[in-house]
Amino acid sequence: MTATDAATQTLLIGLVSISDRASQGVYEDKGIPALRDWFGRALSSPWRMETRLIPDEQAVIESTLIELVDTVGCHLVLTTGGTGPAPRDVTPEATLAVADRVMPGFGEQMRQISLAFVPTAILSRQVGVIRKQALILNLPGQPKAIQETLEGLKDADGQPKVPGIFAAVPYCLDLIGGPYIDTDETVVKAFRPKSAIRAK
Ligand SMILES: Nc1ncnc2c1ncn2[C@@H]1O[C@H](COP(=O)(O)OP(=O)(O)OP(=O)(O)O)[C@@H](O)[C@H]1O
Ligand SMILES: Nc1nc2c(c(=O)[nH]1)N[C@H]1C(S)=C(S)[C@@H](COP(=O)(O)O)O[C@H]1N2
Repeated sequence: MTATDAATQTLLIGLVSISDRASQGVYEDKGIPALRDWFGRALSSPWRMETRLIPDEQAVIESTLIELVDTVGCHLVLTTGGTGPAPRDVTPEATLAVADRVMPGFGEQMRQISLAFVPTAILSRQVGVIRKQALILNLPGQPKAIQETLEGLKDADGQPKVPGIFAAVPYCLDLIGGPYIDTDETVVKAFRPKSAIRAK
């Protein structure tokens, strides 16, 4: 983290797309653009991103996560892809290998949300963990799953039916010493206990 980031409390986000074919150029990577667009809509406080497009290689995933957290100083790292049961899907193993602590609620809630969209959501082994100052979350590889899991389910009037996992991320970052972040409530409403809410 630079001195400027500390002063302005800029949230530093690592976005990691994990796909053999997208990283080889067989198809265009849609993971990073979907994540970048979602954060552009969802965050109303300052943020900056570092992006990586890598193959489904456990050693590469681990070293990328370590670099983003330990060297770049990210507060939040999101991966997309490689969470399923196929032999090449090793994102959860790599994430757990670099974890200090596991946050099981994130994986549980993402599978719960995704089951409302697709019965194969149960096949995702996605995890959430903390490493040092950072929260690391695995999202499925389908680009549309990014919005679905971060934002949750809304009814026909746009009112939240099932909270997306991002509702809990701002307070989690508070608790691990990260920057205080604000969201656009029409996209996702951050939930904090009353005592933790700061005046704008
Ligand atoms: N980065 C990506 N960009 C665009 N589409 C993707 C991306 N990652 C995954 N997908 C789509 O989601 C599907 C399921 O994702 P999954 O991570 O299981 O990929 P995969 O079948 O293991 O192949 P690969 O690792 O080569 O992307 C893929 O078959 C592809 O259609
Ligand atoms: N929200 C959502 N979650 C989803 C999906 C989806 O389309 N939307 N696809 C599922 C499927 S088909 C698989 S195999 C697992 C793992 O996907 P991954 O290997 O691309 O990470 O995520 C699941 N979770």
